[in-house]
Amino acid sequence: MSIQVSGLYKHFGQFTALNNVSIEFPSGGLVALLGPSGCGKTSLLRVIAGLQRPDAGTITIHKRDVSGLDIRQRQVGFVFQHYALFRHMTIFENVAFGLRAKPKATRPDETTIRQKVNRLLELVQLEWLADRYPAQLSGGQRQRVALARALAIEPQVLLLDEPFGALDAKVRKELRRWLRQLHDELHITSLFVTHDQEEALEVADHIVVMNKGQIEQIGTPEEIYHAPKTEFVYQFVGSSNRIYAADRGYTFTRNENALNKLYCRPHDFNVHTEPQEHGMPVNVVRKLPLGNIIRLETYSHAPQQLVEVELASHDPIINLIQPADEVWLVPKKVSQFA
Ligand SMILES: Nc1ncnc2c1ncn2[C@@H]1O[C@H](COP(=O)(O)OP(=O)(O)OP(=O)(O)O)[C@@H](O)[C@H]1O
Repeated sequence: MSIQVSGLYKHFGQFTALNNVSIEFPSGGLVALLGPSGCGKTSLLRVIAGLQRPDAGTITIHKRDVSGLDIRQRQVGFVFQHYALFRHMTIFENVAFGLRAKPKATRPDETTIRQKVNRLLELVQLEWLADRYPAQLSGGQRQRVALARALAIEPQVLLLDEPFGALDAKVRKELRRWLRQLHDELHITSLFVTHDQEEALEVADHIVVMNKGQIEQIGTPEEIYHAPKTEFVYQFVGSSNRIYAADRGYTFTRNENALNKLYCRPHDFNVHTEPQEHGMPVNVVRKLPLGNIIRLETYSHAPQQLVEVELASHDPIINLIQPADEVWLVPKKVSQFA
């Protein structure tokens, strides 16, 4: 079921949260809405869900204009950051809730509800917890129940708002992998909001990068990372250093308006311990071992500006570099934006 939004505007007083957003989300995809805090990700998701009315624009779910419909009629499954499970109901009853709440004419009978809920609990691997209450579950387990509950109504689309935001790093990682697998099994068109670039790159098959209520770029994780179309996308997804082309090689400057502004990723420098004709001299301040990479925090001379450099931890040059040393950086690859 593809989702198409066209000419969406959403204002809060003077503030424009969505500024003429038009986009089509592919059928069966798992798409991440990525962007900094306040860029409008949640607003877009809520407008698609029918939880919020746009000031202008249309929303079509599988060729059906749902703009005037309320959330129930849109058949969307919604999962929030804070698992809003019913505390007084067992896990089984939480998942069954959406089915029991259906109008009588479309409500399944009790046997069908039981079968369906058991199947969903199996899918999220929690059937053994069916009789417990939410308070007796871990955060990750509760979030899986929230997902099973959203899936119970057989949604046309699944919308997830920072679904793993409240969980610790390890559980988040597990659940990401698990969401990807679940999606590969069910193929429900799914959108999830995240401000975590790693999460978007790891889980999504397409990423929509948003900034100030508008869409900056849509693409596969590879396209977003390796072929960013704007300066904003380059800086937001992945680490970057800003450098400037000088007459001879490159240099650093604080001048925001300098011409020939370029960007270089930390792993895209060659590091030399001897002066290089087109190299930039910097001083090493720190050498941080980060597993399979070593990060060098270095500072350019004048003006002083932090430049991050990453080398493979097995690179032999590592042993020749100590804090306070002067080294010369030669960019291997730079990016420039109009
Ligand atoms: N009900 C509201 N009343 C007033 N302003 C709002 C309301 N909801 C959202 N906003 C504003 O609209 C902007 C976009 O909010 P939104 O929640 O869509 O951002 P977001 O990208 O999801 O951010 P975050 O990652 O912090 O959740 C923000 O600046 C926010 O302050």
